[in-house]
Amino acid sequence: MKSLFERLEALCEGAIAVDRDANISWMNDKYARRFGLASATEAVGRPIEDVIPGSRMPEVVRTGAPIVLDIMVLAGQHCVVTRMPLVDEAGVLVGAVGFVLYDRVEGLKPLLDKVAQLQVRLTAAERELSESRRARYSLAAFLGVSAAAAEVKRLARRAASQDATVLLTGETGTGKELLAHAIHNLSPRAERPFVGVNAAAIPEALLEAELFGAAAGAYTGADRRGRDGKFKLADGGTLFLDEVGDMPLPLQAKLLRVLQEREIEPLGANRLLRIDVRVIAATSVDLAARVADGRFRADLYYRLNVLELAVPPLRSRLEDLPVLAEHILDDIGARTGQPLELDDDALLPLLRHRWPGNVRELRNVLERAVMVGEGSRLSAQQVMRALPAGPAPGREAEAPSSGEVASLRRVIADAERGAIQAALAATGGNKLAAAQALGISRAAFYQKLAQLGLG
Ligand SMILES: Nc1ncnc2c1ncn2[C@@H]1O[C@H](COP(=O)(O)OP(=O)(O)OP(=O)(O)O)[C@@H](O)[C@H]1O
Repeated sequence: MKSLFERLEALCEGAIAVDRDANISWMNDKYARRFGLASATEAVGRPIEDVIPGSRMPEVVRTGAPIVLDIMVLAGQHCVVTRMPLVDEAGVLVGAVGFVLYDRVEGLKPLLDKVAQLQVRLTAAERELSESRRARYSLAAFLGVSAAAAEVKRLARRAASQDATVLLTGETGTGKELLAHAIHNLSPRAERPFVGVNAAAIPEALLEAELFGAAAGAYTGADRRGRDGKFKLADGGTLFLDEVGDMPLPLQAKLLRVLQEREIEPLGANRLLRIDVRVIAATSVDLAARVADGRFRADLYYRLNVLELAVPPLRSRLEDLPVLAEHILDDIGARTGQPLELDDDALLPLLRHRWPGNVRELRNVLERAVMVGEGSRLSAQQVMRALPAGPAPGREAEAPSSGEVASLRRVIADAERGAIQAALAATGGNKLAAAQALGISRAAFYQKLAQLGLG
């Protein structure tokens, strides 16, 4: 046996033995030198993980089961390892022995190459995944020169400096998701994951596992092995719960518990996991109305609504439209390789539209206008053809415009009305503060209110 052991040791690049507590009891010098030790005696008596971090020898002495063939990376090099438990004559486990082969793995080379390739691909996939979990937008991406846009940004900055739950409210396409990314990016959690989930887009039956995860065996089929939920994936970071108003009532109860207890229970797991997640929820439906008609839990509403950020619709901040249109055209131009501009009068039809789909709709309209035309200047005609057909909602009752001057006047009045309403909303109805935010005197402000019938 002794000579067999010596032959084996001579064949290997490394050989090591540990006692039942996984402390090194013997090591060959060749192996010790690989770990920067002058000789093996320096290693004897030390826990193996001190000398070989990540070693699986402790596992062998703990379980008594051999690891006959394993691949380990030592100093960037793959090698094959065999680990066997050692038992005494009475069958009692006394330690383990391991042999490491470096350059005698020719037969396994194709396999090791494959492992190395898979490792590279795995690292790349992991990097990609963690990039995708990073928030994409900063607050600078939220464009707007209006008082209302400035107020949104101020509130977003304030939300970023606190760790409380945020509720973003506003019509579809107003930039709620963009703001959620921006708040995360400005918050102390910026380096941690940003994970989004849209409660309206996921079938009810799957939403629970999607949010809280599922234990192995909780499901049949694809998820047999169990999986982490979005809460777990967002641990340490931010979870963006889009369209939270569409969450089914039973799940609302679960979500409330998670927000209160900071613990999740994966489906079928029977155990609780502590999590540290900041929730930013968004809704384009009126949550208070859903509470009133029993479709949304009042207690959850108050839990979510710690900091509310109401994002105004585009039609109430028409001053932002030119800058948004310019930015979107720059974007499309960069993609298509052609710089794009609006003709001076092409803004008019845009300012007159009601924008039920807000900034997202503006982008779609401009994309269409670019497609229907040629050249780098978009005419009013082109823009009108790209706008949805029919009278703009809410305008039917108004007198038809008699010409360009009349419509320009109305456009300006609309823009002013929108700006004033937004300023009043942003300042909680404080007229002096609203006038200051708009950069006009108090007298001019009152005059405008009277002129526009807002007084
Ligand atoms: N103020 C803004 N500045 C620049 N881009 C904006 C602004 N608001 C919205 N957008 C753009 O409009 C599109 C829609 O925005 P986003 O998805 O954030 O809206 P949302 O309110 O979350 O919509 P939904 O409720 O439908 O999910 C995105 O392309 C976004 O970048």
